[in-house]
Amino acid sequence: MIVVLGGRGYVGQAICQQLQQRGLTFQAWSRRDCDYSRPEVLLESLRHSGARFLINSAGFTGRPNVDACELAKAECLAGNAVLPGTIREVCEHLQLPWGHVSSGCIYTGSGGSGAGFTEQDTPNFSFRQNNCSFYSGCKALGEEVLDGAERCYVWRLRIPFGHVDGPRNYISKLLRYDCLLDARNSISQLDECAAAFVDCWQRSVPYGVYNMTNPGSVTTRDVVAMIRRHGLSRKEFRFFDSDEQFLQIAAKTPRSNCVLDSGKAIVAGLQLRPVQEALEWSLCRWRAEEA
Ligand SMILES: NC(=O)C1=CN([C@@H]2O[C@H](COP(=O)(O)OP(=O)(O)OC[C@H]3O[C@@H](n4cnc5c(N)ncnc54)[C@H](OP(=O)(O)O)[C@@H]3O)[C@@H](O)[C@H]2O)C=CC1
Ligand SMILES: Cc1cn([C@H]2C[C@H](O)[C@@H](COP(=O)(O)OP(=O)(O)O[C@H]3O[C@@H](C)C(=O)[C@@H](O)[C@H]3O)O2)c(=O)[nH]c1=O
Repeated sequence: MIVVLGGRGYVGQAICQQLQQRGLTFQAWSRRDCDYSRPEVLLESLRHSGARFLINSAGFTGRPNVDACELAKAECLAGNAVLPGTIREVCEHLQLPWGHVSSGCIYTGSGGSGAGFTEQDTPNFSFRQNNCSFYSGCKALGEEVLDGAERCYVWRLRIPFGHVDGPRNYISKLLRYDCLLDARNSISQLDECAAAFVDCWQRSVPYGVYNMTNPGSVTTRDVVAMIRRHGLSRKEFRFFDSDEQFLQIAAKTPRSNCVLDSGKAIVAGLQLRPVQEALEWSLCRWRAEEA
């Protein structure tokens, strides 16, 4: 049996769908039913659950976006930095293997070589550098808390997208924002990542940190060109002149724009298609939200 914490969230639902498709037994836990943020509750609940693996897809992301974390700092810290430590403590006590959904938004730039940050690189968009959003700072802290954790995967997802329109989907966001920030990013096809998380467990991939972005990177303008080519929108997309203008007009806190190297995941046999291919696949099957 596999336990999915935060299984009713955006990422958690994609993971549960994967588990269901594979016929694996699982339970999606919500704090409403079992307050897993309390170590004693989590410990007792896991003891009686028969869990063989745990996936932590709980965290605090802010709505509609990470700007909201600037106004909910205690919750952001609790969900993204304290909670992973609680889960680590309990899982290590029970010797239970587990995986944690982290974020690649703890980096900025393309890395020293320009080919993207690897798992060896220290996060450079964090409280330690004092250059980050509160959300990214908390995610980087969460990874520090998990440093050296036993039987633990840390999966770095980034700017998820997929074929189903919705407020959390990057493609939908680009369709809906009035004005866009042009930046180069590595991004994650959500269903492929959810499948890769489950593959880690099913195929006994070595524990550790994995950049779970589709290989390569794209600029916002690349994605907009693809959106137009697939006929999702005919509008003239507008772009901010600079990061400064984006921050003045549309955002309360800086965003991480970065390229990640997902070579470690690929070498481990995880199936992540090149980013252009994954985008084409999602755009070909686009399911627009009903008006
Ligand atoms: N969406 C994105 O763009 C990305 C998300 N991630 C990471 O994936 C994880 C899930 O994100 P996503 O599914 O989008 O978020 P959602 O808000 O959709 O779901 C997260 C779930 O986590 C639980 N949760 C929320 N706040 C707290 C808290 N303070 N303490 C404990 N649990 C909390 C809630 O579940 P309940 O109350 O039911 O228990 C909530 O439904 C997060 O850790 C996020 O950082 C990483 C990269 C990109
Ligand atoms: C607000 C805004 C954002 N953008 C850009 C910035 C960025 O490249 C992209 C998404 O920005 P948003 O502010 O919507 O999303 P944001 O909350 O920054 O998204 C992040 O959420 C957390 C949970 C993560 O872990 C990240 O990986 C990432 O997905 O859209 C615009 O182009 N125009 C806008 O008006």
